[in-house]
Amino acid sequence: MPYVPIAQHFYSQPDEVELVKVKLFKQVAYYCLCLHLLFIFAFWYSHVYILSIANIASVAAWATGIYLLNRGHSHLALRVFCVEVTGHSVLVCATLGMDYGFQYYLWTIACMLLLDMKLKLRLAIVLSLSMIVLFALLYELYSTVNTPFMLQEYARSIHFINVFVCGLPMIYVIGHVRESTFIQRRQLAKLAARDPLTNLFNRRYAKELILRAHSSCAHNGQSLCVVMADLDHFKQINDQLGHDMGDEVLQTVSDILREHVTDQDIAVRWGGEEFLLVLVDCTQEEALIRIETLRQTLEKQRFNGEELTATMSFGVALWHTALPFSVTLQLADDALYTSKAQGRNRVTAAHTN
Ligand SMILES: Nc1nc2c(ncn2[C@@H]2O[C@H](COP(=O)(O)OP(=O)(O)OP(=O)(O)O)[C@@H](O)[C@H]2O)c(=O)[nH]1
Repeated sequence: MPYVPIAQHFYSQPDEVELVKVKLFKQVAYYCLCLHLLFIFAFWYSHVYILSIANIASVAAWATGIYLLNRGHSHLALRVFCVEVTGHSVLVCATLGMDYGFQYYLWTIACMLLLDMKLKLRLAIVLSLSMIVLFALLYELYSTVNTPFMLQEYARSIHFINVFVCGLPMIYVIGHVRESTFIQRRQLAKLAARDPLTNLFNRRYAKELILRAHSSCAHNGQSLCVVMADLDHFKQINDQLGHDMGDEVLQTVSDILREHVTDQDIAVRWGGEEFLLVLVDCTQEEALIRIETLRQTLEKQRFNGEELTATMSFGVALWHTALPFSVTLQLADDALYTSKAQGRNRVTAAHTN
């Protein structure tokens, strides 16, 4: 399947990997342009005029590629590079033979071709393989070519340098693309798991975590508590001080929630101003003490300078391992409702027996 960018709007930026790839191609293109400039003089000095002229064409090709990269046509640029490298390798091998290692550039371009996301994978593989076949064919065709050449005595050194010069961009580009893929994968995993405003787990992702925590606790004979928490009169904060202040309150409250849970516990933004905590290896008595401490901390917190306070109501239910999550959640929710009904800013234990 050809690569389809995730961001599809007209004004969307290309994704991170694509941006890194274009940046790397540009660096490699400048590197190759300089290299070919050098070759113009090296071959002219060695009286191999045909190769000197060919290198002028190569410089033009790399400059065209850079222009295309700057205009956002990375796939076209890659194709120009591909034609240049193929033509150039064949021409140099046909002129000087195989001793100088100019055939190795075909390996580099074979790898780069696989990064042309506009090509279907199958076609990219076929083209890459063709480069490798061509590489082998060059040995069949030009192994016997032995044109006298001023730099002939340096053949081994030139061969070594060419191997190195070909390998360098290959390792550099693939290494960087690999790194940016990892970074993007981490970012995507975070986006899939976290609520962007509060950085707490989102509801969808948390459900998986909760079920795993439940079966682990059931297996280890540990108790588990479910806590529903809801900000009190949050609508008034939004209405009186604006949505941005509301968001700030949500963020600070989330920070406080995070500070009051362990690494094993699960803190979730369950809905707008509603949060869920799953306290692992925690009895209902312990949960009530911990949540009461949390409630008091929040009560003391000041927002909007010193002007604003925010409180929360809580419902705490012990999760009997035989019960499904939905039942325990309902119990915690009922207890939360009781907290609200009794005047808010309080913690209520669910009756689970
Ligand atoms: N700023 C902000 N507000 C939100 C967000 N999500 C939900 N809200 C607001 O949260 C408010 C919830 O209001 P209600 O459900 O009436 O609850 P409440 O005012 O907290 O009242 P009680 O729960 O009964 O104490 C609504 O005004 C929503 O617009 C958000 O991400 N940011």
